[in-house]
Amino acid sequence: MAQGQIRKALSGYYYVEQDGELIQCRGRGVFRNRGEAPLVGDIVDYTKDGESDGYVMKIHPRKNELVRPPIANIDQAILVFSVKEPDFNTVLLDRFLVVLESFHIDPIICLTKTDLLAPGEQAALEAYIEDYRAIGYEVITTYKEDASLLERLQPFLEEKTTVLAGQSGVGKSTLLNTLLPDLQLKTGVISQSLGRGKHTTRHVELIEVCGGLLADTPGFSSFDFDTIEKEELTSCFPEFQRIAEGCKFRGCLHIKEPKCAVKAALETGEIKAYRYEHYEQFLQEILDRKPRY
Ligand SMILES: Nc1nc2c(ncn2[C@@H]2O[C@H](COP(=O)(O)OP(=O)(O)OP(=O)(O)O)[C@@H](O)[C@H]2O)c(=O)[nH]1
Ligand SMILES: [Zn+2]
Repeated sequence: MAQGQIRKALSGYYYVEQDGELIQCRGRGVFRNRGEAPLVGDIVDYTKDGESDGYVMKIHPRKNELVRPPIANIDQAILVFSVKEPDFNTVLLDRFLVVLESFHIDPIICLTKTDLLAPGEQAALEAYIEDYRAIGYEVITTYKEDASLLERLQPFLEEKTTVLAGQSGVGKSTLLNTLLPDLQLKTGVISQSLGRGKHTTRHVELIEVCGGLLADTPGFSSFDFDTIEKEELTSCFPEFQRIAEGCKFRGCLHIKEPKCAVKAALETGEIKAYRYEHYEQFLQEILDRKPRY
């Protein structure tokens, strides 16, 4: 049986890529019975029925899956944050980072609208960029119609499946248009002028760009910690994770426990105070969460 990846889902068909061509496949009924549905990004076994048609027979185990956009097996997310309009906000950034870490999706922080920064605001932003790079995150800056963006992103996109994420208005659609110029027609502004408005049900597609795949639909604007357990939160702060091995107690939450290496690193400044404050805040949210059963 042939194996391929679903690149697009539309009107009950799954388009499985094979040697640069898309095979239009139906899902088998068994999926529905099992409450299982193929997703864009799935690696599947399929059988051909004719030249360009076929059936999806089996879904391979997923590395992860997102609800919005509905995609499986995502390697990384370009986390889009504007430096202005809306203002750069590290609490929100850390929320997104934590959720991405919990899904095992590598974040690339992309700071947009740098053209709106006043000269006096540059230094503060630079300091944050340095902090996040020191943690190990890639940070790139950009602005509308940034001609060098694709070239700078190329090494990150190669051989990876990437989605764009970020809150409303930060410039995700603008960025997608820079990366995928052929998609111009699909931006919010233009689809509204065609009278389709916001409620158009978009299909999701993985598009080949720079030797990798990019989801043509931005998403992931939700940032609750519903699926994160308190013991897991440390591992969603990479700089804590490394240091926490030195904590006296296994399962140390780095709050009141004695001989806590994370608290010690906070004292020396190795861990940034604002990152620790966000950790405390998120931990509290998880502790306050109502039991689900
Ligand atoms: N000055 C400036 N404005 C920008 C830049 N990028 C985007 N914008 C503007 O910011 C606004 C929001 O941009 P979008 O690309 O629609 O943002 P989005 O993240 O897709 O927003 P949603 O569709 O609500 O999720 C638009 O008016 C853009 O023209 C930039 O680099 N500089
Ligand atoms: Zn600790």
